[in-house]
Amino acid sequence: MSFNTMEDEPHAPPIQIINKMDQEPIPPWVFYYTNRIYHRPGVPDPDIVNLIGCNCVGKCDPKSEACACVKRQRDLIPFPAENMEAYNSGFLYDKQKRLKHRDYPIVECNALCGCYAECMNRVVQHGRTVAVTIQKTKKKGWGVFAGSKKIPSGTFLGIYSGELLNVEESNERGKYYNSWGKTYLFDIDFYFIPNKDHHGDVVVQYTMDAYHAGNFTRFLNHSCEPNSKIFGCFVNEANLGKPLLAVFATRDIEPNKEICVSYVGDEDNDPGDAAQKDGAVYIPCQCDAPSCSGRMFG
Ligand SMILES: C[S@@+](CC[C@H](N)C(=O)[O-])C[C@H]1O[C@@H](n2cnc3c(N)ncnc32)[C@H](O)[C@@H]1O
Repeated sequence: MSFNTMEDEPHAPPIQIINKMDQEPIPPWVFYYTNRIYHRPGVPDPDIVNLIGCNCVGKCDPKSEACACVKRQRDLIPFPAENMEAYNSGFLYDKQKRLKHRDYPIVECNALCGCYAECMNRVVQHGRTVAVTIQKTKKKGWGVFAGSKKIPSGTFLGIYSGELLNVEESNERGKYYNSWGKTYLFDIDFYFIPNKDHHGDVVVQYTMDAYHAGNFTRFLNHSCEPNSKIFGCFVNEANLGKPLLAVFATRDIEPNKEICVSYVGDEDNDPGDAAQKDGAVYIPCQCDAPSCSGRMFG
Protein backbone atom coordinates (compact mmCIF):
# COMPACT_ATOMS: atom_id res chain seq x y z
CA MET A 1 0.00 0.00 0.00
CA SER A 2 1.49 3.34 -0.95
CA PHE A 3 0.50 6.83 -1.93
CA ASN A 4 1.83 9.75 -3.88
CA THR A 5 -0.02 12.78 -2.63
CA MET A 6 -0.46 14.56 0.70
CA GLU A 7 -3.23 13.06 2.77
CA ASP A 8 -4.06 16.06 4.89
CA GLU A 9 -5.86 19.18 3.68
CA PRO A 10 -5.26 21.81 6.34
CA HIS A 11 -7.27 24.48 4.49
CA ALA A 12 -10.18 22.35 3.34
CA PRO A 13 -13.57 23.47 4.70
CA PRO A 14 -15.74 20.59 5.95
CA ILE A 15 -18.13 19.07 3.42
CA GLN A 16 -21.85 19.37 4.10
CA ILE A 17 -24.23 16.67 2.90
CA ILE A 18 -27.63 17.99 1.82
CA ASN A 19 -30.74 16.19 0.58
CA LYS A 20 -33.74 18.25 -0.51
CA MET A 21 -35.02 15.49 -2.83
CA ASP A 22 -36.02 12.57 -0.63
CA GLN A 23 -35.51 10.90 2.76
CA GLU A 24 -32.08 9.29 2.14
CA PRO A 25 -29.95 11.04 4.82
CA ILE A 26 -26.51 10.45 3.25
CA PRO A 27 -25.13 8.64 0.18
CA PRO A 28 -24.42 4.91 0.68
CA TRP A 29 -21.23 5.13 2.77
CA VAL A 30 -19.64 2.05 1.21
CA PHE A 31 -16.25 3.71 0.86
CA TYR A 32 -13.31 4.87 2.96
CA TYR A 33 -12.90 8.68 2.71
CA THR A 34 -9.33 9.43 1.69
CA ASN A 35 -7.20 11.63 -0.56
CA ARG A 36 -4.67 8.84 -0.96
CA ILE A 37 -3.89 6.69 -3.98
CA TYR A 38 -3.73 3.00 -3.06
CA HIS A 39 -1.65 0.99 -5.49
CA ARG A 40 -3.22 -2.40 -6.14
CA PRO A 41 -1.13 -5.48 -7.08
CA GLY A 42 0.35 -5.17 -10.56
CA VAL A 43 0.69 -1.39 -10.32
CA PRO A 44 4.23 -0.11 -9.66
CA ASP A 45 4.91 2.06 -6.62
CA PRO A 46 5.57 5.77 -7.26
CA ASP A 47 8.90 6.17 -9.06
CA ILE A 48 10.87 8.40 -6.74
CA VAL A 49 14.25 7.07 -7.85
CA ASN A 50 14.05 9.05 -11.11
CA LEU A 51 12.33 12.05 -9.54
CA ILE A 52 14.17 15.34 -10.04
CA GLY A 53 13.82 18.30 -7.70
CA CYS A 54 14.84 21.91 -8.24
CA ASN A 55 17.54 23.69 -6.24
CA CYS A 56 15.57 26.92 -5.92
CA VAL A 57 15.58 28.76 -2.61
CA GLY A 58 12.33 30.39 -1.43
CA LYS A 59 9.92 30.75 -4.37
CA CYS A 60 10.62 29.27 -7.79
CA ASP A 61 10.89 31.81 -10.59
CA PRO A 62 8.79 30.62 -13.56
CA LYS A 63 11.12 32.54 -15.89
CA SER A 64 14.22 30.81 -14.52
CA GLU A 65 16.41 28.87 -16.93
CA ALA A 66 17.99 27.06 -13.99
CA CYS A 67 14.86 25.71 -12.24
CA ALA A 68 14.63 21.95 -12.92
CA CYS A 69 10.84 22.07 -12.46
CA VAL A 70 10.40 24.76 -15.15
CA LYS A 71 12.43 22.51 -17.44
CA ARG A 72 10.40 19.39 -16.55
CA GLN A 73 7.17 21.33 -17.18
CA ARG A 74 8.42 22.66 -20.53
CA ASP A 75 9.53 19.17 -21.58
CA LEU A 76 5.85 18.14 -21.40
CA ILE A 77 4.59 21.00 -23.55
CA PRO A 78 4.45 19.83 -27.18
CA PHE A 79 6.93 21.56 -29.48
CA PRO A 80 6.30 25.21 -28.67
CA ALA A 81 5.23 26.54 -32.08
CA GLU A 82 1.52 26.72 -31.11
CA ASN A 83 2.20 26.55 -27.39
CA MET A 84 4.63 29.44 -27.01
CA GLU A 85 2.55 31.21 -24.38
CA ALA A 86 2.45 28.21 -22.04
CA TYR A 87 6.09 27.43 -22.75
CA ASN A 88 7.17 30.95 -21.91
CA SER A 89 5.06 30.98 -18.73
CA GLY A 90 7.25 28.29 -17.22
CA PHE A 91 4.56 27.02 -14.85
CA LEU A 92 0.91 26.48 -15.74
CA TYR A 93 -0.40 28.36 -12.67
CA ASP A 94 -0.86 32.10 -12.27
CA LYS A 95 0.13 34.05 -9.13
CA GLN A 96 -3.24 33.20 -7.52
CA LYS A 97 -2.41 29.54 -8.00
CA ARG A 98 -5.14 29.08 -10.59
CA LEU A 99 -4.61 26.93 -13.67
CA LYS A 100 -3.90 29.35 -16.49
CA HIS A 101 -2.79 27.02 -19.30
CA ARG A 102 -5.14 24.09 -19.62
CA ASP A 103 -4.03 21.80 -22.40
CA TYR A 104 -1.04 20.21 -20.75
CA PRO A 105 0.01 17.82 -18.00
CA ILE A 106 0.91 19.69 -14.81
CA VAL A 107 4.35 19.21 -13.24
CA GLU A 108 4.50 20.54 -9.67
CA CYS A 109 7.51 21.02 -7.42
CA ASN A 110 8.03 17.96 -5.25
CA ALA A 111 9.49 16.57 -2.03
CA LEU A 112 13.05 16.83 -3.40
CA CYS A 113 12.79 20.52 -4.32
CA GLY A 114 14.56 23.25 -2.39
CA CYS A 115 11.74 25.80 -2.71
CA TYR A 116 9.37 26.44 0.17
CA ALA A 117 5.76 25.31 0.63
CA GLU A 118 4.35 28.63 -0.64
CA CYS A 119 6.03 28.28 -4.07
CA MET A 120 3.48 29.09 -6.80
CA ASN A 121 4.12 25.68 -8.33
CA ARG A 122 2.66 23.79 -5.37
CA VAL A 123 -1.14 23.67 -5.62
CA VAL A 124 -2.56 20.16 -5.98
CA GLN A 125 -0.24 18.91 -3.23
CA HIS A 126 -1.80 21.32 -0.72
CA GLY A 127 -5.28 19.92 -1.27
CA ARG A 128 -8.69 21.52 -1.53
CA THR A 129 -9.18 25.07 -0.28
CA VAL A 130 -12.76 25.78 -1.45
CA ALA A 131 -16.06 24.76 0.11
CA VAL A 132 -18.14 22.10 -1.64
CA THR A 133 -21.26 20.19 -0.67
CA ILE A 134 -22.56 16.77 -1.63
CA GLN A 135 -26.23 16.96 -2.61
CA LYS A 136 -28.83 14.59 -3.90
CA THR A 137 -29.86 15.43 -7.47
CA LYS A 138 -33.18 14.76 -9.14
CA LYS A 139 -32.03 12.25 -11.78
CA LYS A 140 -28.33 11.44 -11.28
CA GLY A 141 -28.04 10.22 -7.70
CA TRP A 142 -25.71 12.27 -5.48
CA GLY A 143 -23.53 15.04 -6.90
CA VAL A 144 -20.99 17.71 -5.93
CA PHE A 145 -22.01 21.36 -5.61
CA ALA A 146 -20.16 24.64 -4.98
CA GLY A 147 -20.52 25.93 -1.41
CA SER A 148 -21.78 29.40 -0.55
CA LYS A 149 -18.94 31.17 -2.41
CA LYS A 150 -18.33 31.45 -6.14
CA ILE A 151 -15.44 29.24 -7.33
CA PRO A 152 -13.26 31.12 -9.83
CA SER A 153 -12.24 29.41 -13.08
CA GLY A 154 -8.88 27.66 -12.75
CA THR A 155 -9.32 26.79 -9.05
CA PHE A 156 -8.10 23.40 -7.90
CA LEU A 157 -10.94 21.33 -6.43
CA GLY A 158 -9.52 17.93 -5.50
CA ILE A 159 -7.82 14.83 -6.79
CA TYR A 160 -9.82 11.84 -7.98
CA SER A 161 -8.37 9.53 -5.36
CA GLY A 162 -8.90 5.84 -4.78
CA GLU A 163 -7.38 2.54 -5.80
CA LEU A 164 -5.10 2.43 -8.83
CA LEU A 165 -5.80 -0.76 -10.77
CA ASN A 166 -4.06 -2.54 -13.60
CA VAL A 167 -6.04 -3.39 -16.74
CA GLU A 168 -7.03 -6.91 -15.68
CA GLU A 169 -8.44 -5.81 -12.35
CA SER A 170 -10.24 -2.79 -13.83
CA ASN A 171 -11.91 -5.00 -16.49
CA GLU A 172 -12.99 -7.43 -13.78
CA ARG A 173 -14.41 -4.72 -11.52
CA GLY A 174 -15.95 -2.92 -14.49
CA LYS A 175 -18.21 -5.91 -15.15
CA TYR A 176 -19.83 -5.51 -11.72
CA TYR A 177 -20.15 -1.74 -11.89
CA ASN A 178 -21.69 -1.87 -15.36
CA SER A 179 -24.26 -4.38 -14.20
CA TRP A 180 -25.28 -1.86 -11.49
CA GLY A 181 -25.41 1.00 -14.03
CA LYS A 182 -23.05 2.99 -11.84
CA THR A 183 -19.29 3.29 -12.25
CA TYR A 184 -16.50 4.96 -10.30
CA LEU A 185 -13.71 3.88 -12.67
CA PHE A 186 -11.62 6.46 -14.49
CA ASP A 187 -9.11 5.39 -17.13
CA ILE A 188 -5.73 7.11 -17.13
CA ASP A 189 -5.40 7.62 -20.87
CA PHE A 190 -4.19 11.18 -21.40
CA TYR A 191 -2.71 12.08 -24.76
CA PHE A 192 0.79 12.38 -23.32
CA ILE A 193 0.89 8.75 -22.17
CA PRO A 194 2.40 6.49 -24.83
CA ASN A 195 -0.26 3.80 -24.76
CA LYS A 196 -0.97 2.68 -28.30
CA ASP A 197 -0.52 -0.94 -29.35
CA HIS A 198 0.97 -1.85 -32.77
CA HIS A 199 -2.47 -1.39 -34.40
CA GLY A 200 -2.60 2.15 -33.09
CA ASP A 201 -5.41 1.26 -30.66
CA VAL A 202 -5.37 2.82 -27.21
CA VAL A 203 -4.36 0.39 -24.48
CA VAL A 204 -5.17 1.70 -21.04
CA GLN A 205 -2.58 0.64 -18.48
CA TYR A 206 -4.07 1.98 -15.27
CA THR A 207 -7.52 2.91 -14.01
CA MET A 208 -8.51 4.77 -10.85
CA ASP A 209 -11.36 3.23 -8.90
CA ALA A 210 -13.07 5.44 -6.34
CA TYR A 211 -15.75 2.93 -5.35
CA HIS A 212 -14.16 1.47 -2.17
CA ALA A 213 -11.87 4.40 -1.35
CA GLY A 214 -12.07 7.99 -2.50
CA ASN A 215 -13.08 11.51 -1.59
CA PHE A 216 -15.91 13.88 -2.58
CA THR A 217 -14.78 13.79 -6.24
CA ARG A 218 -16.26 10.28 -6.52
CA PHE A 219 -19.65 12.03 -6.53
CA LEU A 220 -18.85 14.22 -9.56
CA ASN A 221 -21.52 13.68 -12.19
CA HIS A 222 -21.15 13.99 -15.95
CA SER A 223 -22.33 17.00 -17.94
CA CYS A 224 -22.18 17.56 -21.70
CA GLU A 225 -21.40 21.21 -20.80
CA PRO A 226 -19.02 20.70 -17.87
CA ASN A 227 -17.65 23.45 -15.62
CA SER A 228 -14.63 21.47 -14.45
CA LYS A 229 -12.14 19.04 -15.94
CA ILE A 230 -9.64 16.37 -14.89
CA PHE A 231 -5.97 17.08 -15.63
CA GLY A 232 -2.95 14.81 -15.24
CA CYS A 233 -0.63 16.15 -12.53
CA PHE A 234 2.78 14.96 -11.35
CA VAL A 235 4.04 15.63 -7.83
CA ASN A 236 6.13 12.86 -6.23
CA GLU A 237 6.03 10.59 -9.24
CA ALA A 238 8.49 10.27 -12.15
CA ASN A 239 6.45 7.60 -14.00
CA LEU A 240 4.66 9.55 -16.75
CA GLY A 241 2.04 6.79 -16.99
CA LYS A 242 0.78 7.46 -13.46
CA PRO A 243 -0.29 11.10 -13.03
CA LEU A 244 -2.64 12.18 -10.29
CA LEU A 245 -6.13 13.01 -11.62
CA ALA A 246 -6.52 16.63 -10.57
CA VAL A 247 -9.94 18.29 -10.90
CA PHE A 248 -9.95 22.04 -11.67
CA ALA A 249 -12.83 24.45 -12.33
CA THR A 250 -12.70 25.45 -16.01
CA ARG A 251 -15.39 28.16 -15.65
CA ASP A 252 -16.51 30.36 -12.80
CA ILE A 253 -18.91 28.27 -10.73
CA GLU A 254 -21.65 30.23 -8.99
CA PRO A 255 -22.54 29.45 -5.34
CA ASN A 256 -24.56 26.26 -4.90
CA LYS A 257 -24.28 25.27 -8.61
CA GLU A 258 -23.50 21.65 -9.46
CA ILE A 259 -19.86 20.89 -10.33
CA CYS A 260 -19.64 18.46 -13.24
CA VAL A 261 -16.93 17.02 -15.45
CA SER A 262 -17.28 15.39 -18.85
CA TYR A 263 -16.83 11.62 -18.66
CA VAL A 264 -15.89 11.68 -22.34
CA GLY A 265 -12.28 12.41 -23.19
CA ASP A 266 -11.52 14.97 -25.90
CA GLU A 267 -11.08 13.54 -29.37
CA ASP A 268 -7.33 13.34 -28.92
CA ASN A 269 -7.82 11.47 -25.64
CA ASP A 270 -7.07 14.46 -23.44
CA PRO A 271 -8.11 14.15 -20.69
CA GLY A 272 -8.76 10.57 -19.64
CA ASP A 273 -12.16 9.01 -19.97
CA ALA A 274 -14.45 7.64 -17.35
CA ALA A 275 -13.95 3.96 -17.94
CA GLN A 276 -16.65 2.15 -19.84
CA LYS A 277 -15.84 -1.55 -19.98
CA ASP A 278 -17.09 -4.38 -22.18
CA GLY A 279 -20.69 -5.34 -21.59
CA ALA A 280 -21.48 -1.84 -20.40
CA VAL A 281 -25.04 -0.83 -19.66
CA TYR A 282 -25.37 2.54 -21.39
CA ILE A 283 -27.64 4.66 -19.27
CA PRO A 284 -28.88 7.87 -20.90
CA CYS A 285 -27.35 11.18 -19.87
CA GLN A 286 -29.55 13.27 -17.59
CA CYS A 287 -27.39 16.39 -17.50
CA ASP A 288 -30.11 18.60 -19.05
CA ALA A 289 -27.51 20.82 -20.75
CA PRO A 290 -28.83 22.48 -23.95
CA SER A 291 -26.25 20.60 -26.05
CA CYS A 292 -26.70 17.25 -24.20
CA SER A 293 -25.75 14.37 -26.49
CA GLY A 294 -27.94 11.94 -24.54
CA ARG A 295 -24.90 9.78 -23.79
CA MET A 296 -22.50 9.91 -20.85
CA PHE A 297 -19.72 8.06 -22.65
CA GLY A 298 -18.13 8.61 -26.05
C1 LIG B 1 -18.80 8.62 -10.35
S1 LIG B 1 -20.49 8.27 -10.04
C2 LIG B 1 -21.13 9.87 -9.65
C3 LIG B 1 -21.87 9.86 -8.33
C4 LIG B 1 -23.21 9.19 -8.35
N1 LIG B 1 -24.23 10.10 -8.87
C5 LIG B 1 -23.63 8.67 -6.99
O1 LIG B 1 -24.77 8.92 -6.56
O2 LIG B 1 -22.81 8.01 -6.32
C6 LIG B 1 -21.03 7.97 -11.69
C7 LIG B 1 -22.44 7.49 -11.83
O3 LIG B 1 -23.36 8.58 -11.55
C8 LIG B 1 -24.45 8.54 -12.47
N2 LIG B 1 -24.39 9.73 -13.36
C9 LIG B 1 -23.38 10.63 -13.43
N3 LIG B 1 -23.64 11.58 -14.34
C10 LIG B 1 -24.84 11.29 -14.89
C11 LIG B 1 -25.64 11.89 -15.91
N4 LIG B 1 -25.26 12.99 -16.55
N5 LIG B 1 -26.81 11.28 -16.23
C12 LIG B 1 -27.22 10.14 -15.60
N6 LIG B 1 -26.50 9.54 -14.61
C13 LIG B 1 -25.33 10.09 -14.25
C14 LIG B 1 -24.28 7.25 -13.27
O4 LIG B 1 -24.93 6.21 -12.60
C15 LIG B 1 -22.76 7.05 -13.23
O5 LIG B 1 -22.36 5.72 -13.48
